[in-house]
Amino acid sequence: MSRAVLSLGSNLGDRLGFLKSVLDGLGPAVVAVSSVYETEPWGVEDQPDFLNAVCTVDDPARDHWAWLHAGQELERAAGRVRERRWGPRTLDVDVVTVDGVRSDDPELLLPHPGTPTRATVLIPWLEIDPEAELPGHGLVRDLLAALPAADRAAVRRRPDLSL
Ligand SMILES: Nc1ncnc2c1ncn2[C@@H]1O[C@H](COP(=O)(O)OP(=O)(O)OP(=O)(O)O)[C@@H](O)[C@H]1O
Ligand SMILES: Nc1nc2c(c(=O)[nH]1)N=C(CO)CN2
Repeated sequence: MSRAVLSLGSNLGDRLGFLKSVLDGLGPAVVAVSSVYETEPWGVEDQPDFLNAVCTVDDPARDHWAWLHAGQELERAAGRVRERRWGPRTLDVDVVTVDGVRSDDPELLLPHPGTPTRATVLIPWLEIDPEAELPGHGLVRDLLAALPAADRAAVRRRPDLSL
């Protein structure tokens, strides 16, 4: 069994459509999907707001590399081009965790090192798994509680949108 947590983001073009393309592409592997969140950009702040969501996926035939490659293939299909780090993109698929796998390969860092400080990942993940734990970092709810209130306030659920 290989269960992964994926973080999805889009801030260019048909944002909701690009997020949906991930769920369509992964099909029966999708186990749970969060609400859609409208989020203020972090990193590079001079860019449009993102839509973010998190999903969990499960497929005995896929290992952690296969989840990375599946995400990259979906990014390509969304017309993503290599741009500046943390800049705008049609679709970003990050592999947050895969079971308890730890990796320091720069092509696939696990758990994804940005996770502990990103409310854009922690809030949707907590929604679909209230007991979630980030390997090596503790409970997601505790990580989220440790973030500045402004980071949490910058992540707003969009009840009018769904995946
Ligand atoms: N856990 C991971 N999930 C997705 N990509 C990863 C992961 N670890 C390393 N990478 C590598 O990161 C590169 C893609 O980086 P990308 O341009 O998406 O970074 P970014 O989204 O701007 O920043 P960040 O990685 O901090 O979210 C790819 O080469 C990919 O191999
Ligand atoms: N709100 C928000 N900001 C970002 C995001 C993202 O997914 N959401 N992704 C980035 C590049 O990985 C850079 N900044």
